[in-house]
This record gives sequence, structure tokens and C-alpha cells, in this order.
Amino acid sequence: MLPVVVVHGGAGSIPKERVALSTAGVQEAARKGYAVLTSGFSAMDAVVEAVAVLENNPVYNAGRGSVLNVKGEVQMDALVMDGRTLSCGAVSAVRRVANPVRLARLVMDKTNHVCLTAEGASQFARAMGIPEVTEESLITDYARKRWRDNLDPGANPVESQMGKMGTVGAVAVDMQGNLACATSTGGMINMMEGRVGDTSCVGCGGYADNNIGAVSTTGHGESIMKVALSRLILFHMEQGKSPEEASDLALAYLWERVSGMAGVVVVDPKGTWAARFNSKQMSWAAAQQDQLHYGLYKGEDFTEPV
Ligand SMILES: NC(=O)C[C@H](N)C(=O)O
Repeated sequence: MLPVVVVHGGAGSIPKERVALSTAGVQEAARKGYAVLTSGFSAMDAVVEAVAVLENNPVYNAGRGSVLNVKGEVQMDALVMDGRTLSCGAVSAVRRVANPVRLARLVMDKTNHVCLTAEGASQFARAMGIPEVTEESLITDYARKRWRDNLDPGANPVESQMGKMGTVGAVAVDMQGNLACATSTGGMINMMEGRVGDTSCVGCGGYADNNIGAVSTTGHGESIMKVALSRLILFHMEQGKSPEEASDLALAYLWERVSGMAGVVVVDPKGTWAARFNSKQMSWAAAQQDQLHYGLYKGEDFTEPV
């Protein structure tokens, strides 16, 4: 059953014209993660490389393609966690970096801290020799149009917030049985400047523990934070539930308790995996035993050779 990698490209409702691109992107990311794992690299390497592929793809709300805050700017959150040691690294409200997930990993590897935010994260990126990119290089025409549409007095901000989410993430188990997770996002469209969502918060946007499992989430950040969704799923797994049962229980609780919409990818140490969501859609892909699984609507699990 090992190694395995599962990725998501965001829960929500994906506009028809973006379905093919969204599916192709998660397939590419799962293939990348799987190639890293089958070459003998760690689960941490695999989730970072898979998420970097998705950050570089303008279709998703992470890295290039991120949604814009109320001022029309890009500010991003990312998290990585290593299930061997519970080491984690995160950045929040970071600007002008192409791959926040790589910066989150450097926070884990090179500092004594878990999370760096805003200008402090940018300073750290410079100190690590990560090139600063222009704001423009991260902004797509699509993101700018959605931002403008939402400023319209007739816009329905709730619908638009819940509709198209597009955060990216990955979980993996490597050949040594180590687990890891990574998640990256541009946040919620038209959010306040300085708003930090679930993605960079340990136990919310992700969690990895070799003894239990690994999770990466997507969806309405404020709701996810209220129930600490990733850790809630692992709590159910600690009580003996499978990744799928644990995800469904936690997603049902999220909906009942705070009317939250979200999606998750989950693995356990044996390589049993799940991709579950209570939104209309979530683009996801998994690679295991040289098979690529993928889907978008509930109940889908298409397969093809990796
Ligand atoms: N696109 C998303 O999934 C949004 C992310 N969870 C956030 O609230 O920042």
C-alpha cells in the first residue's frame, strides 16, 4: 500500500469552464508527488513538490492564481507538518513569493518557530535567498475579475465566498512509513487585509502524526478553525475510525455546528486514504500502486495508470 500521495485543488463549486483544467492540475501534482516518493524521497519532499506544482498552476487559489483581498492584493498562507517529529512550519499573510509552501518548509527547517507572518515572513524569505516576485506575476485576469465583481453593490459575497475555494494541499506516506501534509492558499476572496485563515494554523489547515494519520483541508477557513477540522478527523481515527469514516463524521459536525463547507484529503500509516467533502465538488487525485485515482463530484473514483 506504500507509498501513497493524495492531493486536492480546493472544495467548492468549480465553474464548468475550469473543470478540465482543475482535474488535469491535480493529476499532474499527484504524479509529481508519486515520482518523488518512488524515487525514495520523503513524504515531506513529496507533499512540498506536489503543492508547489499546484501553486505554480494559475487555475488554483494558491501562489499564482490566488484570490485578491479587499484591497486587490495577494496575501497567502501555507503550512507543512512532518508526522515523524510533529515538526511544523507555516507562513501567513505573506506577499510576493511564488511558493509559500517552500517558505513554510524553511520556517520548519531553519527557525525555532512554527509560523512567521506578513512582513516578518518576507524578511525571512529574503534572508533565505528566495527571490521576491512582483504582485502582478501572482495575479491572473480571472482573479482580478472576481475581485471587481465582488465590489459590485449587487454582488452576493456569501455565495462567492462559499462558491469557489481552490486552496491546494497534499498528504503522503513514504516507503519508510513516514507521514506528512502540506496546504497552501490565497485565502478567501475580498477578505480583510491581514485576515489569516485555517490554512497556516496547525490542526486546522493540516496535521500529520505518524501514529495516527495526515490531513490537509480546504474550505471556509473561519468554520474550519472553529472545529479544528484536521485534528478532529485524527481524533476520530484515534478512536478507531477509518480515514473515510473519520472525515465524514468531522465534516458532518462542521456543517451541523457552524454550517461550514469543506473538503479534506486524509491518509493513515498503512496507506489507506480518503478524499471527502461536503461541498458540491472538490478536485482531488491520489497515486498508489502505480494507479492514479481522481474525481470531482461525490462518489467519483476514476482510475488510470500513473
Ligand atoms: N480556498 C480555501 O480553501 C480557503 C482557505 N481554507 C481559507 O479560508 O483561507
